[in-house]
Amino acid sequence: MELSEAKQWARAYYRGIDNLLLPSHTPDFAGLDEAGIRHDVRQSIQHGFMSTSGVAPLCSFAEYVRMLEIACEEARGRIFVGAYIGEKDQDANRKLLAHAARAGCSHAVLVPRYLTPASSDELYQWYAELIESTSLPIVLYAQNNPRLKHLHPSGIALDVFDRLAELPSVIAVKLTQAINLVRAVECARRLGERILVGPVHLDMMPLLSQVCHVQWSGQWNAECAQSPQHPYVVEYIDAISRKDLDFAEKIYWMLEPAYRAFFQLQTPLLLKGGHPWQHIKYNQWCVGGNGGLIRDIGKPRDQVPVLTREARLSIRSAYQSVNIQPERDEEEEFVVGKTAYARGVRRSGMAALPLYE
Ligand SMILES: N[C@@H](CC=O)C(=O)O
Repeated sequence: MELSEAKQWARAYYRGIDNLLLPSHTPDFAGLDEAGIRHDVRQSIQHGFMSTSGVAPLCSFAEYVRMLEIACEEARGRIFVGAYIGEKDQDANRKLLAHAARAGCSHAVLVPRYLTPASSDELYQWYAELIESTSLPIVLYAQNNPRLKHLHPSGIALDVFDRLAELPSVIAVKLTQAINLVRAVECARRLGERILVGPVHLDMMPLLSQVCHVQWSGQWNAECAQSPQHPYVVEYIDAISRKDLDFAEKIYWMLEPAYRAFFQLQTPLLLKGGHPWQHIKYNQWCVGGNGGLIRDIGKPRDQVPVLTREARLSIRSAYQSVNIQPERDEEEEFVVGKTAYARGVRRSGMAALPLYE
């Protein structure tokens, strides 16, 4: 099969781990802490990740555009930067795609977060309009989307992805950590020859790699089970892509306790449409990331939980269980963010301590 230029580019270079770039904020939470964001981009490079993807739902539109610009400036071609496109309005999505391309992003992830389409055709149209409007390579997201359950009980409209995979700029599909195994195999079987299949759930990779070639995983908090000194997740996906299952299995059992702890925290939240954002920030900080509290975006606590002392201790012990010594227990540095702390900002100067107890 003749693959498009973008698909060939992806096969050659889109290999490895794509992590999450979360915003860092000023102490009054009114703006972005650019130094903190730059730190996290450099830290993703230290981890050996191939790409870092900006998390949009935690920022305003203007902040998100700026975050992508900062990330691309700091990346300077050393790591790919992905943009997440999922606004309510298609005009806003087109604008965001244009900003992302101008900033120097390598790809965009399209997520119809607000659309309840009457049919598969309407959903296809939503994607097609955006794909036609940009030259950026496109990543699809196979998530358990409650708004699509009338199209398929899994919430993953594979028939639509099947059509989209034919388009030259569609390069990959992310399989959510919470995906049903049968649906994951269907995605691998039906899409895997044309676009790259990127599972987040590490347990599924050995099996899926028997169905199609697996060479990337993203966008997720891969820092939950590795550090720059112990890049287990990076080594695991590398072994999977080389089809060296003996080595992959060996690495898997080295990272498994920490991965399982994160899986057990995150998966029930994903199924409700949430994410443990503050926990992810803490995870990243424990292995050298900037940290700094993210804003409370007003989601119910059973979707975006509070980071408690107990949760912090269990994250620290998850790292210890895989032989990683987490960052010194300096909670104040985590709360304000590493770069702000170095500039003299302290907890007493923060306007609030959202999602933190
Ligand atoms: N959104 C991701 C997880 C991010 O940490 C997923 O669907 O698995």
